Amino acid sequence: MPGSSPSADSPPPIPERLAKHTVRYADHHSVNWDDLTPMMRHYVEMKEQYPHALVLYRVGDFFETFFQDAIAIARELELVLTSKEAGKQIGRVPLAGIPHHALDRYCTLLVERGYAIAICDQVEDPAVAQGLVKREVTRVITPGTVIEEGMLSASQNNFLASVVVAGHHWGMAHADVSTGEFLTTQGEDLDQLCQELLRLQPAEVLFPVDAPNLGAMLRPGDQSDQLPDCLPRQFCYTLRPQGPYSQSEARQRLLQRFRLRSLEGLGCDHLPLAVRAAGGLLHYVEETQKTVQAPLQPLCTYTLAAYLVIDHQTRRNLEITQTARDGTYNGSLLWALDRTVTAMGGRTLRRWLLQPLLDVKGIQQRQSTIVELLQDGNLRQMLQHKLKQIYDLERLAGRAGSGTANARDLVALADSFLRLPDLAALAEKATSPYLQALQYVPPELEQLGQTLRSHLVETPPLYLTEGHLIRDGVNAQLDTLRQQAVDDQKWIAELEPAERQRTGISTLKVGFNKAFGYYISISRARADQAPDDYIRKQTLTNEERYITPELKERETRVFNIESEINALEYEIFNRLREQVGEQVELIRKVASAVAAADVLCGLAEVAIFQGYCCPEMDESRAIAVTEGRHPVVEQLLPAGFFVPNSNYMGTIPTDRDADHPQDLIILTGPNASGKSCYLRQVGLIQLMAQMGSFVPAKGARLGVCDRIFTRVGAVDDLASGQSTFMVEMNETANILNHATPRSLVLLDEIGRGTATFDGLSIAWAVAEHLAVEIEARTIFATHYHELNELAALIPNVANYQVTVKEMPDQIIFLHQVQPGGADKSYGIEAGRLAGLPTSVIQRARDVMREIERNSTIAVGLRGEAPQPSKPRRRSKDLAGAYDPSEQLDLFGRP
Ligand SMILES: Nc1ncnc2c1ncn2[C@@H]1O[C@H](COP(=O)(O)OP(=O)(O)OP(=O)(O)O)[C@@H](O)[C@H]1O
Repeated sequence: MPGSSPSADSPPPIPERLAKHTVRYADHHSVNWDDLTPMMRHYVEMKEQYPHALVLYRVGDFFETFFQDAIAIARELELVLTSKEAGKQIGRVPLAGIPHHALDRYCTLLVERGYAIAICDQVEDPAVAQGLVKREVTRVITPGTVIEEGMLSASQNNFLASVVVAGHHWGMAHADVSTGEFLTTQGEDLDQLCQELLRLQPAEVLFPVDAPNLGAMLRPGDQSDQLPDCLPRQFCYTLRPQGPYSQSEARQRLLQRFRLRSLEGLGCDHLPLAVRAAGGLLHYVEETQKTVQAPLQPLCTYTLAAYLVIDHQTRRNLEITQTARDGTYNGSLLWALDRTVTAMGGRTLRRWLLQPLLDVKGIQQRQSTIVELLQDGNLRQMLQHKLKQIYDLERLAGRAGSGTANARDLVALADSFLRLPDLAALAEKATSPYLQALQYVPPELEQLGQTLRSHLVETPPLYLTEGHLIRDGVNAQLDTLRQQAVDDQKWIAELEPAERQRTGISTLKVGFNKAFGYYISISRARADQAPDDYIRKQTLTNEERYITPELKERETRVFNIESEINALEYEIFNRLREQVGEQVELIRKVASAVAAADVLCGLAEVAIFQGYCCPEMDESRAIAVTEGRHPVVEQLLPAGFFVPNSNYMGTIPTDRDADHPQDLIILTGPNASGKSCYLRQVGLIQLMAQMGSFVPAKGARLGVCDRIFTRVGAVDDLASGQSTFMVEMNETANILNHATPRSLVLLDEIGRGTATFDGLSIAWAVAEHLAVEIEARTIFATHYHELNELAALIPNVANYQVTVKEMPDQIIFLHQVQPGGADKSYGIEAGRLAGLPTSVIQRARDVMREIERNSTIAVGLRGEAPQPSKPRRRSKDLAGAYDPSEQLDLFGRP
């Protein structure tokens, strides 16, 4: 819980001189509020309103914080913990402060660590304030509601999720406050909810609970019995009150926000849990954004059934956005495919990769755009050149809409708007859908671009209240004020020579200091020559300083005009920002067209340079890839080193004369021969095809899959206390329970984590179930060569092996996948090459010979198994054609 629990858990090292009051005042409840100074009292009142946030309180040029928050911040940010007088009766209390200009930097660190921060800023000018300067909480920054540029990663969305659970049913909304995306969905399986959260990787998840702990924030890994078990604990959870999540309140809030009479148009009218989750999210955004209301796009309802399901395991195993080994971007599929040139394109590519399509038409629309960009390389390059010059429209628009954009943001928007017609002109003759979307440039945006450009200077300063934002000639009043300022400054600049001439004192000077402003200085020796209209202001050892009424009048005017100019410029800027804010929706529409075009240009570029082909997509069960390659490994190896391999599932291989399509492939081969690589390659090609990309292959015909499952390797899940084998079994159970004939299942080494016979038996039964009961397209990589027997028994099972060449001293890995089962395991050979002592190797060979001689399982491997009693049948109804119990004969049952 930010603001309270971290400070209470482990107190930071405290300087001795502070120890006394830090301990005594480690909580704002420990003081009598009546004894506090007015400012401190206001602070604790604010703290009471935001007990779960760190309250940063503006004092002069600093944001200060006291009591427990000071201790927490000093510890988290490694700041000096000091103290401040809080009242006569109280004495000093803990204080930590951060300079106001470094607010973003420090908030980023605090937000990353899962804290919420309430910014209590001055809301009146301290110069004109009477008594205590008025302060209010202007914004609550939480991990999921950040919009500040410096706190966000450009290539990734920052999602805020909101969840409701009712029995096994759930609703989940998510929004990226910085880009305005706002979506909701609901489902009936809590595992799906977990998977969807894992896909989105939200920065913060809202969950409604009953008291106590309302408003508390659980940081990643924190346990709470108020959260249901199905919610993954690696996220930051904020516990919310139930009220805004009630059906009526949530519905009303959505209707009001989007000015609607019914939710029908949003597509969620009949989805009560989706509505509740979205209403709860909206309430939170409104509550935290306060004065900076970030514009959200109209709520969009989506269904998980519209996308290829890739669960968390599979995302990790296929290394889609990061590598499994060390979580880095380099070496992931995203890394191999990302040639985007805009931040929006980068985020869109990531989303497409995590949500491939099921709709063949949708896939083909993306493909046809890539085809056009491939055929016209010039067009692609020119588009990419222009796209590079488009800034992050989505987030800039968001900041303009929330009133937090600075002048540089608006200049970036103007530049981008004015480049849109160039993009449109390039795409003018395009025929593919995603390029056609670039052809229309809304005139409102062009006009807005012109206005911004004609009003704002080319490189405005970062701060908005210090002038130098607006061009000359934009506003007559501003021009007059500026002219006056110039005249006055000129008059002052010319004063020195003029007065020297008038007085005849050649050493007379005009100077300036903060205390007196402008003055005329004459050496004391010549002071008696000062004219009568000089008014003496200060006497120093060697000089006398004077002012004149006119000098003071000019000086006052210079200062007043400057602040008048600054205020007027700020006002003009605000009007411009509002104009941009009014077009947020339109800007975001254009942004999404630009982002998609950027992704597709990038995919076309990869397709050209890596020699990809356009897969033929349909609704069939065929997965037929000719000479496919692993998209990442091939880029990591020197050119030409990767050995392409074909695969045929749900269909009959082109080079074979068979009368039944093969669904399940038993893949054998020595260690490090390339089994895992092949397995992943098949999954990645399918995934790339369904996200609309070309694929690394010579040719491909792919039926759309509903899910891709993987079970690859095994890592002890120490955190959940599960053994390698249990993790493996859980994952396998999940696959068997959810796979369908339209799924692609990739299994690497099932049953290795237990005794050989147990393992083999489980592997056999799993393979049998997948091939016969489910008929899922499956690749089953294994070191149990006994599984090759299945191909003789079940018509839709086929054996493939990754080949090696045996030399006297070494094994050469050919990395070629060919029909047939490996008849030999090279484990002992691998041990020898790894340097196991010769005696151990020899002994291992003896033991293996013994086992093979005596084991009835090994009989199958040597091809001496009794033949199945029933002849092999080929039938559409595989379950009827094959009786698994008969196969026990294989293992020597009488
Ligand atoms: N088709 C290929 N062309 C070239 N190199 C390949 C190919 N397939 C795999 N390799 C290389 O071989 C290495 C080992 O591959 P992989 O990990 O897939 O082997 P494996 O058979 O799964 O091994 P193990 O059974 O020990 O898990 C990879 O790191 C890769 O560099």
